[in-house]
Amino acid sequence: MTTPTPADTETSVETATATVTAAATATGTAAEPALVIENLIAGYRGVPAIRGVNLRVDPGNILALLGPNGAGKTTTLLAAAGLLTPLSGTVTALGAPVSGRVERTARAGVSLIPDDRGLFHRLTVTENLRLAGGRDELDQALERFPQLRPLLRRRCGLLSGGEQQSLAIARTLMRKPRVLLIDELSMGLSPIAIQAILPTLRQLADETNLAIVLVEQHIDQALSIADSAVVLHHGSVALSGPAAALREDRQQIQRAYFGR
Ligand SMILES: Nc1ncnc2c1ncn2[C@@H]1O[C@H](COP(=O)(O)OP(=O)(O)OP(=O)(O)O)[C@@H](O)[C@H]1O
Repeated sequence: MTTPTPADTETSVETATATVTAAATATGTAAEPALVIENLIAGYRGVPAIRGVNLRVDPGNILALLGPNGAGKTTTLLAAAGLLTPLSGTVTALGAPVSGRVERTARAGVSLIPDDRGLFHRLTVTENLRLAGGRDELDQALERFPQLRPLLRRRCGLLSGGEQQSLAIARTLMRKPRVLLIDELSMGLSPIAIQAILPTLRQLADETNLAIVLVEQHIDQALSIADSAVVLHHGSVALSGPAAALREDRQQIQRAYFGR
């Protein structure tokens, strides 16, 4: 099968551009974007896994990054986090270029929660949290995630999937990121556990101006809290637009998932 190019696969809900400008477009504000990805080509050992990806997330906004298995969602996040050097194109986070320099990118305020959550299973909840900051940061994290309080002495490996995901988010927030990249938030979680975590992300975006890119397989749940969405297919943007419009048109999303 011929690999589709961005030009022949890309459609958009309301505009003819692949660039999603969630709040800035809706409100007419001109806030500096938190994350801008332009014409990104990235992959492994020189072979592109994503081609011509464009997206933009403003402070306080959530972008749902959707698409079938192997579409290139994780690859996009890795490039945004500075873990993968682009083959071409640009990634700009908080006004500065990101190019394979993960520590500098993290210090600048971009944090990635990987799909395995990156926790230390033999350490307790407190020990996991203390790796990310001091007492003050820990207290603030527990204010946001009070469900962790009774679990502080428990080994992380003994937590439920939902508790582990809360811990992963709480620990990451202790580093005070301004851009949060979350890969497969719902991996291994029950629908109820997902429903419990999603409103917290919306609150975080609204209350702290955090920009979030959320890779999710649960389309409806992701769109329920997102401002905008991008659907990848075979490494290219197949569909992009405001989440509200995409919520109304599930058929368009289904077509994008099948690359039509
Ligand atoms: N380390 C790697 N080396 C070589 N190819 C890779 C590597 N990681 C991913 N790929 C390939 O890159 C493509 C995109 O993978 P990616 O993990 O970004 O997709 P995804 O949308 O996150 O998929 P999933 O939903 O299954 O996690 C796939 O074809 C995959 O096989």
